[in-house]
Amino acid sequence: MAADANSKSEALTLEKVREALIKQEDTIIYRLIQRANFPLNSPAYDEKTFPSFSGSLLQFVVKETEALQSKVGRYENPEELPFSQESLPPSLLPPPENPPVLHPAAASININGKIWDFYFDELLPLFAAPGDDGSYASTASNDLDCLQAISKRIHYGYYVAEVKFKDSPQDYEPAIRAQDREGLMKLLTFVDVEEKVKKRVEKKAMVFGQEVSLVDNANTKIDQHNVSEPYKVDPLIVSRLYEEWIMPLTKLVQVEYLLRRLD
Ligand SMILES: C=C(O[C@@H]1C=C(C(=O)O)C=C[C@H]1O)C(=O)O
Repeated sequence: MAADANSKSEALTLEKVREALIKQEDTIIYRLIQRANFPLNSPAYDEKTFPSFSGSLLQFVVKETEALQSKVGRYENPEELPFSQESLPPSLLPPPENPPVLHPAAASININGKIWDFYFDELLPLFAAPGDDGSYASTASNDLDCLQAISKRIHYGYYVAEVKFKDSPQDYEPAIRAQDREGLMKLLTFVDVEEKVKKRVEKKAMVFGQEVSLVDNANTKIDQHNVSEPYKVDPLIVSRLYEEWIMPLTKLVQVEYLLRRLD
């Protein structure tokens, strides 16, 4: 869990950070499945549909939910970043006792704007069916759940970068001093790990997204390319989400963090 990673500096290893990322895959996929229970429901995103809110219903849900979460300390975790543009109330809890693991530069890296844009502009239309069933409140809170899980996964790149740096500062320091983005990107990229991630999330989407039947052989042959495939979210969209957005943006967070690591 995030708070654990941030509290046990000595125990932070690449293996543990990767284990945390693997657990987060489950959360992301389940949240996509939840959102896919509803059609697109575009009035939730329209600033004019509900004059009682100053923006869209979605923006209202995001702002109010995050305000509550902020009061109970959610954003004290470095990898939890709010989406609301407005300032949020402070945490009512005492500050965390553990010494921070991350370089303070982490606090200046926030790519939630990019995450918001790809989620609504590109990803959502791929997995939410067209249509409107009027369930705008559920739709908006499911969107926020998806955004938060994806954002946490991507900003977990802080820990990945920190642990990679600590494991071999001699490799990273010259590229950091030269502010060499490309060099850093090469150093922190593991193509074999990325291939495994893509295959694993596709498989998880097949397993988690099946209709469970009590009748034997009811959904025996599962063919991912079959038109009438039974998955709740297309597994190929999940692997594409990782390939096109989650992994490149996690690496962007890592590069941005490393560029500032010696400041
Ligand atoms: C996260 C890591 O860094 C990079 C990004 C990956 C990802 O986002 O899953 C996977 C492999 C690396 O290319 C890692 O090494 O585990």
